Amino acid sequence: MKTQIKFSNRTLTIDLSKPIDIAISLSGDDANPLAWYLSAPKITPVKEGDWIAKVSEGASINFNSIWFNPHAHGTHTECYGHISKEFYNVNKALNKYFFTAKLISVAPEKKGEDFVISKQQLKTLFSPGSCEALIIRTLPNLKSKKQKNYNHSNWPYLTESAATYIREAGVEHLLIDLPSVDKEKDDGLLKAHRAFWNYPKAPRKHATITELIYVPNKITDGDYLLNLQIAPFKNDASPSKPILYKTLAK
Ligand SMILES: N[C@@H](CC(=O)c1ccccc1NC=O)C(=O)O
Repeated sequence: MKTQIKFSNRTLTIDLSKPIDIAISLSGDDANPLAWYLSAPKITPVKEGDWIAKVSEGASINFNSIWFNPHAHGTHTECYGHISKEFYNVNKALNKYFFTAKLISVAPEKKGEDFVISKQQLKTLFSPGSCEALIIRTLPNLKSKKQKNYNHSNWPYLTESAATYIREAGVEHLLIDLPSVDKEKDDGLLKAHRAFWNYPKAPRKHATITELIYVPNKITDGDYLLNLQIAPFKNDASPSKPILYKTLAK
């Protein structure tokens, strides 16, 4: 099922029957990514006395309650409400769902004890004005990212100038396969988040950051159409399901 999309002076062709899911599914066990020192998510049947809401236990329905944290347990999209004094809701911030997107792969470079994604690296990989959404796949891209315990791992992060470059390049939606665009332990500085949202100077209220995605290795770098959907929680962040469609040459 192919369709053509007119975007400024270009016509993009996509095949809707070939979606590329870059979300990590969230399960009620240890088979999830884990960050921010929480325990694993739980998906458990409601219980009342001897009654267990599970068909295999004699109930007429399966009826589970879910406990999880969007930032800690899987693919999630957040708005500047993640770092603002005032409450701001990602379900309001994200009010369009299709974006031109560019997928890039980057091997973070060593900087002292850390590994960082620098402005210099990004400048060679995408140019300003080329996409509404930027998807960063960090290398190496091991499948174990889908179940990785990131606690105390000091994962790679974006430098402040890299995040500023992304903002100044006109990127409204940033997606990455790490638990945060910032350093794990940074004493609350969150420099890349602040630079990307331009917070507190002039917050970009519709800009979002999606973290803990996983882009399969067989997906090549290049141009895509992104469909970004979230669960409709009134919260700074929500679980999300980014889907890519390869844009085909006409
Ligand atoms: N790096 C911050 C902590 C932080 O960013 C954070 C802590 C708990 C839950 C989520 C966090 N950030 C998510 O983007 C710090 O070291 O203070």
